[in-house]
Amino acid sequence: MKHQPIKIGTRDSELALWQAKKVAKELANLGYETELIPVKSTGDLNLDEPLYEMGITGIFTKTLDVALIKGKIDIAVHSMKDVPTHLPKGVVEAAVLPRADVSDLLIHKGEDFLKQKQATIATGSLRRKAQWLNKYPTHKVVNLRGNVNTRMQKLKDNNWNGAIFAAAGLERINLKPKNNLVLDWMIPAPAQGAMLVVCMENNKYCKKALANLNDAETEICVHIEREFLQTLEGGCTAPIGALAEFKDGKIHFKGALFSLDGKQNIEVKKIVSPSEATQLGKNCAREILANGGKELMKAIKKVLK
Ligand SMILES: NCc1[nH]cc(CCC(=O)O)c1CC(=O)O
Repeated sequence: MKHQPIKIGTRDSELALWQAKKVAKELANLGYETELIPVKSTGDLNLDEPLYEMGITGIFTKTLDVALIKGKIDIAVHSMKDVPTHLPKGVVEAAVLPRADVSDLLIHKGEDFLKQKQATIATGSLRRKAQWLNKYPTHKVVNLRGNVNTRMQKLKDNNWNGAIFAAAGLERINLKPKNNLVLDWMIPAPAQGAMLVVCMENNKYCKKALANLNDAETEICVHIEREFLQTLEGGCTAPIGALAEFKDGKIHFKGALFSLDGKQNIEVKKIVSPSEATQLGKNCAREILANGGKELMKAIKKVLK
C-alpha cells in the first residue's frame, strides 16, 4: 500500500525553509514523498526583546513541537543549536545531518575598526557578546535580534561596525557578503552548523526513512557538545561555547563558559580517542564547574532570571 506523504513541519524564515527543503530533497532521493507544512513561531515575531529575557528555552522549536505532538506534521527540521537539550516527551532525534561550516563570521563595513578602541558590534547572542568583549574589552556590543535576513538588513540600516552570524546560515541562503571575517578564535554554539530532524517515538515509518539521513560522526560530535552544555547550564541560556571535531581518528574538543561581560573565561580542551567519547562532554563540563564555573553559573543565573 502506498504511504501518505511525510509532512515536514518548518518555520517560515528563509533559512528554516531551506533546511526543510533540503530534508525533502534527501527523502525524495530515497523514494519518499513529502509535503512542506509551514508553521509560524513566536521566535521570529518577538524581535525587540532578547531571548533570554523571555525566559524560554526552545522558543524556536516550541511551535513545531506542538504541531508534531498534535499530529499536524510527521517530522520537524531544526537548526540543532536552537533545540533544547531535553526534547519534549515522545519526541525523538531521528537524524542529524552532515555538519556544515561551524564558524561564526563577522560581517563588517571595513575591518579597520578592529584596531580602534571604540567600536560597536551587534549580536543577540550572549555567547558571541561575551567572547567579543573578552577579546575587545573597550568595544560596545548592542543587541540584535530577528532571523538572518532581518539581522542583515538591520546591519545595513544602522551605523554599527559589524554584526556576527553563523557561517552555515548565511551560506545556506546565499547571503554571505564579501566583507566577512571568519572568527576562528570564537568557540561556536553547541551543535552550530548541524541540522536535526525529529519525529514521534512511535512513528516507525519516519524513523526508518530518516535513519538514512543520519551522519554518525556529526551525531557523535554534537552529542558531546550538547552533553557539555546540559551539564553546565541546567536550563538557562548562559554564554557557553563548545566544539567537538574528528581529526586524524581522534576527537578534539574545546568548550568554554564566559561571564556575561566577557571578563571571565573558563576553558577546557581535550583530545581523546572515539572510545572515550561517551562521557567527554560531561567530564569537561565538570572540570569547568570545579574550576570556578559553579560560582560563575550561579552569578549568571542570578542576572538572567
Ligand atoms: N539562533 C539563530 C540561528 N539558528 C541557526 C542559525 C544558523 C545555522 C546554524 O548555526 O546551525 C542561526 C543564525 C545565526 O546564528 O546567525
